Amino acid sequence: MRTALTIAGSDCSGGAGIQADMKTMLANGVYAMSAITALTAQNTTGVTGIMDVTPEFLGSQIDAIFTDIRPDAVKIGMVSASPLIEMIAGKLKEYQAENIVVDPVMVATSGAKLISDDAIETLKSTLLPMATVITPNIPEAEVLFGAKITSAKEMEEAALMINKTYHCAVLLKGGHQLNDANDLLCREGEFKWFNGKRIDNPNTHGTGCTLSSAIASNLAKGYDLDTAVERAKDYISGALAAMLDLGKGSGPMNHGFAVTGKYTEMAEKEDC
Ligand SMILES: Nc1ncnc2c1ncn2[C@@H]1O[C@H](COP(=O)(O)OP(=O)(O)OP(=O)(O)O)[C@@H](O)[C@H]1O
Ligand SMILES: Cc1ncc(CO)c(N)n1
Repeated sequence: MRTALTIAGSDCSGGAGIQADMKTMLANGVYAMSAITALTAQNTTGVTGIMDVTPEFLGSQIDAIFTDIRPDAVKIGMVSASPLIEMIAGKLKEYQAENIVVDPVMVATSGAKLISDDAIETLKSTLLPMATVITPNIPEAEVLFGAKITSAKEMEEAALMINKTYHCAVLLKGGHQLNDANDLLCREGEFKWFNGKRIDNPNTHGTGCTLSSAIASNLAKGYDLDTAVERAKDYISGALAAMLDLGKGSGPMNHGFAVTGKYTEMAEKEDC
């Protein structure tokens, strides 16, 4: 079985972060592992607390993983502080990690800031250049681009600049800010649009985490980047279309919509 690692924060409410990543990896048929960067106290209405792990302990988790079960792909999500980012970059270099997907998480769907300003600079100088692909949404891409993005044409300008500056492929997500479900991939100066069908669902907590983990899972399985993005878009569309409705705010998706078998069938029959 192919393997994938998520290096990210925990979302105790289960819709984003490590929890969303591991559900996504399971549903996409890879063995999921995690190195936790921070605990968050959050739910569908907001984030009430963040507790970072120490860089040393994050390093120990990554060592434990790479010295035993080597991941075929690595997804990086919320990392709020520079020393943690430096630790990740050092370890991924040491172990010559492959298929690195960086979701440059800056703000939660609920509006909470999940990264410090100096950490954004460290992210730019260390992790982005190591990535196979990065997956910013519009506000995150604006920070990397240094200007507002208000149209499909400006998405192309921003993606090209980010691709050239950080020497990594960029999947710029139109997402819930612009362009509905249309995302733009820019690799080596070439554009490819992935036009998704917008699903009318207000419950989008964890969409970014889920998409990047689905891309990492498909890279782990050996698909090329275009195919991995295509398959990941298909997965997230299914998870949104399942119309799970939980919590008082922007709720989580049904990551298990396509998981079938004896145990899910039993739960469906019992309507639980
Ligand atoms: N309503 C929708 N219908 C279909 N696809 C969607 C919808 N909303 C988002 N997506 C898709 O979900 C993926 C994640 O994009 P999005 O912009 O929501 O991420 P994000 O803002 O980083 O998420 P998060 O809120 O978790 O940080 C993209 O492929 C986007 O096109
Ligand atoms: C832990 C965590 N990572 C990422 C996000 C962004 O959705 C979130 N809300 N929480």
